[in-house]
Amino acid sequence: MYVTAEPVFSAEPVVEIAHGVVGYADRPVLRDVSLSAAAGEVVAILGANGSGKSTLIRAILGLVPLRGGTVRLFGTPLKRFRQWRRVGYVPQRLGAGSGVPATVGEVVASGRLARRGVLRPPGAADRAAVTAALTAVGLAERAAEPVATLSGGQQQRTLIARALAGEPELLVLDEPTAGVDASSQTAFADALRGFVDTGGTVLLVAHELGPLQPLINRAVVVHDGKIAHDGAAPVPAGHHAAPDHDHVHPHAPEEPPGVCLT
Ligand SMILES: Nc1ncnc2c1ncn2[C@@H]1O[C@H](COP(=O)(O)OP(=O)(O)OP(=O)(O)O)[C@@H](O)[C@H]1O
Repeated sequence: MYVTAEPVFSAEPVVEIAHGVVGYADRPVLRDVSLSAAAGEVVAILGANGSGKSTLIRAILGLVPLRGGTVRLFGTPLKRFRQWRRVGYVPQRLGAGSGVPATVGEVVASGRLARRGVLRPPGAADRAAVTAALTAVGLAERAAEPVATLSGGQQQRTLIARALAGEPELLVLDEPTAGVDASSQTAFADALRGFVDTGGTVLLVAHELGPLQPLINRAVVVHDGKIAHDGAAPVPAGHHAAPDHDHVHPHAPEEPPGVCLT
């Protein structure tokens, strides 16, 4: 039923949705979706606008109810899952700076709350995790600045740092690089690489993979309420013809075939 990219991953899925059915009002969006991701996998969720990519990850996180099927996180049925500190989520277009007079450092530090609890003051481990997360996204120098003064891409990186600061095992990202400048995309790809190198699992919705392409070891395409493809990541047109293409695919030893998304 599933296609896993590499056989070395541990047997128990980090994320598993089986025969998921989701809709809004009387409108079905996902009709029968099954997907699982093992520890260490970086899964890109692709598909046309409105195909249900965001709905899929929101259903996996319990943010929209399932009308049918089941979801498990780290082997536990969603209804009984309480270990949310193991999950970092960056929603689409949150707008970190909108009306919030917080500094970059404060926003990132808020990512520790689920881990340390609201009433306990931050300790050395909290401060170290915040610094590491800021460094990972290339914003260590900007910690004292109000988020509102940052570019959209830098604000997006702030949100990703906030998720990383919680030291999650699973990162769920909804279009993390949409509308983000090239340097922020590269900084984000570097941060994600660091996360994956320490064994993290990533589920991300994307339109364009861009600098993330080498990190992706599996792509899932949502089409017509179902999973239309589950396997190798698509290769951008002309990619292999580029003079600087060196045929190194760190997580995908076999050359993946191209995939038509629409
Ligand atoms: N809260 C909601 N209430 C009603 N309809 C919704 C809601 N959220 C999404 N939809 C609809 O469900 C469908 C799937 O939306 P979804 O955001 O999951 O798609 P997507 O693939 O992530 O799209 P995009 O690439 O444009 O972000 C769309 O037709 C959308 O209009």
